[in-house]
Amino acid sequence: MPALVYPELKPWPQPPETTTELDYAPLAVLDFAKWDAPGGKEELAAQLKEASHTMGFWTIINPGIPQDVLDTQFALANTFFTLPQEEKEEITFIPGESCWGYRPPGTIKGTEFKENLEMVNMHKFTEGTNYPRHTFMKRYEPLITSFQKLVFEQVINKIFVLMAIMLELPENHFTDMHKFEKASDDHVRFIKYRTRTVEEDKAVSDQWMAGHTDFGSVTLLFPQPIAALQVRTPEDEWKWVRYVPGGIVCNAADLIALMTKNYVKSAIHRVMRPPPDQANLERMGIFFFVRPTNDVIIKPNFSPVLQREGLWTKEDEEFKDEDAATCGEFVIARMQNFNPSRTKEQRDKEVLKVKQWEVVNKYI
Ligand SMILES: O=C(O)CCC(=O)C(=O)O
Ligand SMILES: [Fe+2]
Repeated sequence: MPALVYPELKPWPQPPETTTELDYAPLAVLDFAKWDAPGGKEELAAQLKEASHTMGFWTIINPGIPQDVLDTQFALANTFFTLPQEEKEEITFIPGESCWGYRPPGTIKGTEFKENLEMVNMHKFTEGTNYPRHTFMKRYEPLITSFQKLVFEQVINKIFVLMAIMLELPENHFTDMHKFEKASDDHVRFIKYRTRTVEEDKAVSDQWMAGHTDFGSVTLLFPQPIAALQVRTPEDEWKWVRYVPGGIVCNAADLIALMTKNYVKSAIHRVMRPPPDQANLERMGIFFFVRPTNDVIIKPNFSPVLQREGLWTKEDEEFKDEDAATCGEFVIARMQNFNPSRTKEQRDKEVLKVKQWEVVNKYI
């Protein structure tokens, strides 16, 4: 590993891959090294079309993010989580009220057990955004911003170009809605999962994070080798997500599903106790949650593909922008509705209404 530019950051050594045979989901692997080759983008778009329409999950290899850049972000996460508790709690969020800053382990719904995860959500550092930030994060602002920008250029923009190609739309269709420089709720999350004993995990059915969909457009999960993430397949089975060295796991989320009439699937996923050879290792996750800019109107987006598939209706044609929620309104409503203290029964009965949209919670 090359020397860290910030020597005071504590490196996060990545453990070996599991050798346990797991029932893996058949995820497409998109090789971004093909991007500039003749026909490369078209080939990748065809892969993404199939993957996003079926599993809602795929993996990108050769994403153009140097390993030492990733190592530094993992070291930043590790250093943050080893701060004294009062420094971590400088900016703390309460689910349902806001989502910026640190969240200590909560209590698992319906039980007296504590979660084994703590997280911190860092809004992108752009002009005009004024969310509270940890003193610690402010110190590393150039490091955080340069990483987020690089990921935006190398990976996020390209995913949206491919989505446009696969839906037979102009290449800038989705990139115009997702701009790093413009106000939106794009954010990076660090999660540290602590180990639990077999008995402790048994009491919570081995679950570390309940099944859910993500709220935004797409989510990126940066490479880390501890198997724990599972995806709900179209056949309604849980399958493990395979670690691919250097590969970024991506999932489509609710807003892109709404805009594409569910052609792109917002996949349900959850986090479980890792296999025995990794269950005694702490797991560090780094995620990029991508959302449209706040001014984007959340509405069905016409596409010849949706039309051919019979998904495009008269109501979609007559959709009135003035009746529709913007992404900013949508995200606030969704975040305030996310109250993990409610029971599953309470949540299941509830449908969140945001102007014309009815959002059915899919927490399982
Ligand atoms: O830890 C993981 O792999 C997934 C976390 C996740 O799904 C989330 O934070 O929304
Ligand atoms: Fe998630």
